[in-house]
Amino acid sequence: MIRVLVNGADGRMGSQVVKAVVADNELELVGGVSISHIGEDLGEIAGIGALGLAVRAGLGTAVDELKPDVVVDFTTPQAVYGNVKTCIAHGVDIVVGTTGLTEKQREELGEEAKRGDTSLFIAPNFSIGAVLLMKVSADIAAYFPDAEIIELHHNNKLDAPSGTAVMTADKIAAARRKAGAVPAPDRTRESLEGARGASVQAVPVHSVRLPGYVAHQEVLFGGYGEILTVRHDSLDRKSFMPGVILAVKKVSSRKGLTFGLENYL
Ligand SMILES: NC(=O)c1ccc[n+]([C@@H]2O[C@H](COP(=O)([O-])OP(=O)(O)OC[C@H]3O[C@@H](n4cnc5c(N)ncnc54)[C@H](O)[C@@H]3O)[C@@H](O)[C@H]2O)c1
Ligand SMILES: O=C(O)C1=N[C@H](C(=O)O)CCC1
Repeated sequence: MIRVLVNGADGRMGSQVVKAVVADNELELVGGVSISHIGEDLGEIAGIGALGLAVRAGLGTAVDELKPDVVVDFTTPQAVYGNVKTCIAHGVDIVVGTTGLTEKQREELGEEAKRGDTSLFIAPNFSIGAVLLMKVSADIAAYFPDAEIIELHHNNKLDAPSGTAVMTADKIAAARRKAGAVPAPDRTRESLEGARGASVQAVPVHSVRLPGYVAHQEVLFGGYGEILTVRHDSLDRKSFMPGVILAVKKVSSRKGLTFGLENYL
């Protein structure tokens, strides 16, 4: 059995992870940590009835006392860097779904994990459909280097652009370089700053935040008299759970940083 601790256990994602871990007979849920709902029953918060596990405050103490094999982190862009450091310092492997880490922070944490002989897995998107969208986007970019990304998320999302959009833009840029495919120069001059979105590796990214959305992304490729659009929609946070469970089971197989769910598929 793999002993799992969920950090951010009362959140939109964390509470789904609690349910998914409880439902898997190779995993044992040992506890949940949050900054609110302290002392309340973890199962009640996740909507599956009492589990007899109280939500804890403080990741370091919880790790010391509950001795998980793996911590799953779905917290906030502000907290995630410190949470990963805490896990590495305690020698615990960690699966990170929280977005907002910069590339530099990710690399730093990867080095620290390697030095600490721990395993760190980070994925900006755990849904299989989103991983496939990124893969086909990289394939298409070799032939259609002119691309723009529209990502659409719920209005409670704290970061923009989304981690998925940044990863997609990185993959498009790498595919362009490999194929020697150069996008047309953007001659538009903005009369209002931001009108052309944010440029991520020269790929414009447009972030929409509205109630009603969960997590969605379109990648638009422009060609000679044609447009190719790929779109993925996560309509329910359950879409992330098979990927999270897979990562929990695989994370300890490789020390240091692994970035992206495609590494486990
Ligand atoms: N990788 C993916 O597939 C994926 C999918 C969905 C969301 N996300 C990301 O996951 C993160 C969480 O999203 P959400 O919608 O569940 O947010 P949320 O606000 O619903 O949940 C976050 C939870 O973390 C708790 N928290 C905040 N700071 C904490 C800390 N220092 N220690 C412990 N707990 C803390 C909060 O109490 C809250 O309950 C975001 O960064 C989001 O972008 C990633
Ligand atoms: O709900 C969110 O927040 C999500 N964030 C991820 C991102 O930033 O890419 C993707 C899944 C949902």
